[in-house]
Amino acid sequence: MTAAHVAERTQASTDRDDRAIAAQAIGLSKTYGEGGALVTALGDVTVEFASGQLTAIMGPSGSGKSTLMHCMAALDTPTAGTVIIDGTDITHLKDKALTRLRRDRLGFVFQAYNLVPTLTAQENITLPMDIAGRRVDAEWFDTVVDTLGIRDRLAHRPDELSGGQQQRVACARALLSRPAIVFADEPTGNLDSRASAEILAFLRASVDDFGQTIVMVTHDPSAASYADRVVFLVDGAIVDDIVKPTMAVVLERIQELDRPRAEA
Ligand SMILES: Nc1ncnc2c1ncn2[C@@H]1O[C@H](COP(=O)(O)OP(=O)(O)OP(=O)(O)O)[C@@H](O)[C@H]1O
Repeated sequence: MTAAHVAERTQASTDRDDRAIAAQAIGLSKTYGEGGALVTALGDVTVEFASGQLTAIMGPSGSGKSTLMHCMAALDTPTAGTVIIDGTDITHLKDKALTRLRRDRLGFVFQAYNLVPTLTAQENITLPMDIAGRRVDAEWFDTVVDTLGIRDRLAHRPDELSGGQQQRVACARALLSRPAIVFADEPTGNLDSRASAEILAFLRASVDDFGQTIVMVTHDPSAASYADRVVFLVDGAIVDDIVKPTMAVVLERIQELDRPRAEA
């Protein structure tokens, strides 16, 4: 590890001490199968995600990024350990309470957009709040829609929108309820570089301008460079943590982490 890495880590701890914690994993493990077929997707991971920050999770394929995000977003159940979301220990919540927590306090953006094909963009954006029986704040709706530049697309169905436009609709849907955390799983994985840059600029702005907390899994060093902090996973364990990442630093680190596999 270089002196710069040490300085960055020290800065990371200092920054995090000043901030509220939006989500926390303590001793989180997830295994699949048993005996000779046992796979440890996550092994005793302890990590905190600060409020009002964009945190990226990176690592080689199969390193446990999706598993960590899914366990922290109450989409999957860990084998051991504790997850605290917005002050609530979700580990022992029953299904109904977990569904409510996901609906009321979390937002999701997926690589494949996951819009309902039969609904218009506007109906997709308000769907989670409509299902929850919550009133949509019209002023906030306008702010989100205008920031994303999708006002003239609100009456269109997903198959009438480009990939970038569909992902902007998905971002609006995620932000409309002002969730405690937005979890984004490869949000730019299906997009070209221009549409990716637009989505990432929006995620960045929603943190800077609206104080949104975002945790994003990505393979892309350029996407990670929009984050306040990058956490690196290898074989189900956190191996590095970089604040204010540049694309060059992230690229170098990812290449280092991939090297043992390439050599093997
Ligand atoms: N349902 C499952 N059954 C068995 N093994 C699984 C299952 N889901 C994930 N795994 C294994 O757990 C490990 C971590 O998977 P995970 O999908 O979290 O990795 P990832 O870092 O998100 O990978 P990628 O970048 O390729 O999406 C991998 O070895 C994977 O094969």
